[in-house]
Amino acid sequence: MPDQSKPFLSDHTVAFLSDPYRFIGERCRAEACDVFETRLLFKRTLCLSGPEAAALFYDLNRFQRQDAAPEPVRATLFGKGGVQGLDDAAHRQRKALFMGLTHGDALQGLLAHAADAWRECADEWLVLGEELVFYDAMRTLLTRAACRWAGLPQTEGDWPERTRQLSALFDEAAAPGLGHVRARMARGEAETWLADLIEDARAGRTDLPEDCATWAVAWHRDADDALMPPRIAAVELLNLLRPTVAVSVYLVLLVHALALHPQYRAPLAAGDSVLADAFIQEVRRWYPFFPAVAARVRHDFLWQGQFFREGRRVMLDLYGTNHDPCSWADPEAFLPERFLSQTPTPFNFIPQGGAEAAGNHRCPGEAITVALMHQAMQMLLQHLEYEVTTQNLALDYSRLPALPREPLCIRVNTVRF
Ligand code: HEM
Repeated sequence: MPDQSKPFLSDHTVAFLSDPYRFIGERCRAEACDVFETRLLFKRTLCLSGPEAAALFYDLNRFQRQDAAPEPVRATLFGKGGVQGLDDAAHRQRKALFMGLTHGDALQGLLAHAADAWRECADEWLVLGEELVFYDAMRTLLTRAACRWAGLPQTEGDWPERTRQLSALFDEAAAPGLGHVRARMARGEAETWLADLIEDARAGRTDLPEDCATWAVAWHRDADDALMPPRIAAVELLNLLRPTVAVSVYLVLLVHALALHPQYRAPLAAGDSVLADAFIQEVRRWYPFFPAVAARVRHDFLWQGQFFREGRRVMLDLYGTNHDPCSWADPEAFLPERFLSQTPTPFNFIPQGGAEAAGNHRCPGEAITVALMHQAMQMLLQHLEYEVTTQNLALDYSRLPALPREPLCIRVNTVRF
């Protein structure tokens, strides 16, 4: 098969990191293509954007995930040895653990803990009577909910420390310099804490409830019928805790969208659940969060005139695909109504990955994410009276995850439960 790769390619890591959400999509649109090759972190990388490219990317015969994510991502955000880097039968078996812990009774259990945490925190906010940095407030609230749901023995005094640790894994993973070092350190500490706990659980040295997530992870058997090594079990437990706390980013973006589009507040406060669904989907489509996902080519092939060499890293642009003008009319406009008339496909609406979750790498936590966003909307519009006190709501697109440039603050005036 002819390799048409350019012999020399300059490195675009700086350009990518300065605009991680728009780097791939803008170049694809400028060159009217779905794929181009560049160099990122000094490695040749094929960048893909759009629904056809997403369908290709999720073809498990063409791509695999082992060693696909760059080391700095595995050392902070993902952890090493977790489900993200598995393929084939090993992946399917591990993924079944996550599917069981993110749907049905497990999901309802998490929502119940989150509802309790909202009530506790709302009372505290009212007593404090101060402006709240909403992101900080949501990270604390979701840390409480996630740790209690997982059955982790906690003392109340631990919340600030646990919030800091779990947040660093996603909030500082892509930060320059010291921030990234803090994320690596937080991962080391958190994995040690949870690996010890898993060992204790297996040896009968804890009184963990048998129906909690930590118990399920401790006793999960992989495709070879063996228990996971404690460190890997800790990575997987963090794969539940970390992203649950990261939903705080979407909750900030939800409040941001409500502030910028106040015309939706009255029908949403009145309980229009169809509009609530559409509004939440549009937040997930329109706002930047997870920019791209990575894989490696399994075997040489040619697609749209581009040679895909075995072993080469490939990145699929999530943000750009959610803004692709071929799939979305007026993609830069925030229009929840589009979801009332358009049913998204598994490849054109991919804020949490594409294809399907059980047999592929799509995020298993979408139901949790959407449910926590619905719950937050209900709390904010029906149980609290609040005002946004931040003046400048411009988003910082160079930050990962993207957030308002100035911290979004609210003042809670009334709480009704
Ligand atoms: C905060 C909002 C969330 C966002 C933006 C998000 C986004 C993503 C993305 C983009 C992927 C990669 C898909 C791929 O590789 O093709 C992913 C995978 C994953 N997510 Fe989420 N996620 C979120 C919430 C959650 C939640 C709440 C959980 C669990 C409680 C979760 C657990 C996972 C796991 C375990 C994977 C790896 C799946 C695999 O490789 O098979 N995520 N997520």
